[in-house]
Parts: sequence; C-alpha cells; structure tokens
Amino acid sequence: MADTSVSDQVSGAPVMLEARGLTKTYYSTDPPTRVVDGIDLIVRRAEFLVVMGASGSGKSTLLYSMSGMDRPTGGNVLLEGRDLTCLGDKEMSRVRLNRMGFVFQQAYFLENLNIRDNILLPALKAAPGDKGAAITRVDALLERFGIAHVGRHGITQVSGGQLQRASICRALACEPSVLFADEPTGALNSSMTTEVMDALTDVHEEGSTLVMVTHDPACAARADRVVYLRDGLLVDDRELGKWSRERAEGREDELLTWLRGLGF
Ligand SMILES: Nc1ncnc2c1ncn2[C@@H]1O[C@H](COP(=O)(O)OP(=O)(O)OP(=O)(O)O)[C@@H](O)[C@H]1O
Repeated sequence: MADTSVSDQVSGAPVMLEARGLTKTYYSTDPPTRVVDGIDLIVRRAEFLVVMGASGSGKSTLLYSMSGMDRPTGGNVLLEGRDLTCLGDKEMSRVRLNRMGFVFQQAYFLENLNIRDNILLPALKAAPGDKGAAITRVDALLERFGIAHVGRHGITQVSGGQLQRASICRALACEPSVLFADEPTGALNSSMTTEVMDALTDVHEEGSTLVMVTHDPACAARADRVVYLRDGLLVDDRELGKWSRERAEGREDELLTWLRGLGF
C-alpha cells in the first residue's frame, strides 16, 4: 500500500516521487560510463518539473531510471514512499501501467489501429474487467484534447500536433500518478509545440504531477521548477512559480538568463 504521508522536509509539500543517490553506470563501455551520478531529487505532488542540460548530460537516463523503464545501478526511487528499485520486473511493469504515463518525442502508435483504439489499448490492459469505464474515459479524453473528430483516423491521417495530443491522451488513459515526457515537442514545429504545451499545461493545472525533459527554454518556462544536469550531476535547481500566459515572456527571459549562467 502506498504511503501517501511522505512530505518534502523543506517545503512541507507531499512528495510524489523521489530519487535518492540515483546512479546509472553503463558497463558495456570500457571504461564504464557513469551517466547519472548519485542524484537526489524530490518531485512534489502536482508539481511540473523540467529537467534540462546539454546533450548527453544524462537527462533521458535520469527520466528512464526514475520511471522504472530502465534499472538504475545504484540508489533508490520512491513513488509516494514506496521503493520501486526492489520490485521485480512483473510488479514494476504493473506500476508503470497503472501509476505512470509516458509521452515521447515519437508517438509509437500501432499502425493497424486507429487513434482511439491506440489510446484505448492500455486502458483496457490496466482494467480488463471494466471495458465500459475505459471507453467512457478515453472518449472524454479525446473530447478534452480536441481530437474526438479524428479518433477513427489512422495514425498517418492526423497532424503531428494531433498525434502528440493523442499520445497525451494515451498516457492519461490509465489515470497515472505521474506523467513523464521526454522531449514531447522535439519533432514539432512552433505552432504544434504551443498546441502540445497548452495541453500539458492544462494537464498540470488540473492537478497532475509532470516530469519533462526538454531542450526548449520556452517549453521549460511552463514548469514550476527546472533542474539542470551536467555530466550526470544535478548542478542547479530553479523555482519558477506558477505559469501564466500574461507573464510568459518575462519568465522565459528569466529562465534563459539562468540557463546561460550555467553554460547552456
Ligand atoms: N546503452 C548505453 N550504453 C552506453 N552509453 C550510453 C547508453 N545509453 C546512453 N549512453 C550515454 O549516456 C549519456 C547520457 O545519455 P542521455 O540520453 O541520458 O543524455 P541526454 O542528456 O538525454 O542527451 P540528449 O539531450 O542528447 O537526448 C550519453 O553520453 C550517451 O552516449
């Protein structure tokens, strides 16, 4: 049973996810490469946290290690106080399916299924005995993200922005505790980027916890907090506070100044 009483000792806010001394070393290289180097990081409940850093600094590896997609080689990851690092593969898959959602740069949808069925698939897998509820939830998500009219379209018959909004729907279909996004706008033009970031901002404003990797300061400026990685180490951390459309530009400038100071 999850321990929901865990809270951040500094802010007092409830903790959703925590990395303690998280390490990932690849032993396939000679010498071995330590890509994530003993990171301590707390993600508070309902927080939108962004991970930035130069290419190769370990952002995706940190995200995958925290989400159980990849096994860390040291340290621990706790989801609402429950240590995930001691779980077997089967239990970890269950946690990923039921408690975590993922959005990647590419959608990775099945070509032989339409958009709606691609979104429905994980929801049915997570709750096989409750097909009606899964269908209702998925149809509500399609409406909410403005893609109900393309639900029966094939995956090549929609725009990049619509496909990424469908990825967000799929990630939310199992009502996850944490949504992880790895460069979700990396393959999109600027109007589609805004479309997808608006969708993610809505998800956050409705109370979801988000952890996102991005290279794009305009996307990062949507977050509550940005952490910066260098060579697998977490070297700085900046609270941005609540995002608002009115303050968007000033906030992006403030973030850029901070990032330049870090050598970004
Ligand atoms: N399977 C692997 N074996 C060995 N080294 C790896 C492996 N996967 C990743 N790396 C190395 O780990 C380092 C960090 O990779 P990672 O993808 O986490 O960085 P990143 O900050 O997300 O980079 P980018 O912004 O370019 O996506 C890189 O130097 C990469 O080459």
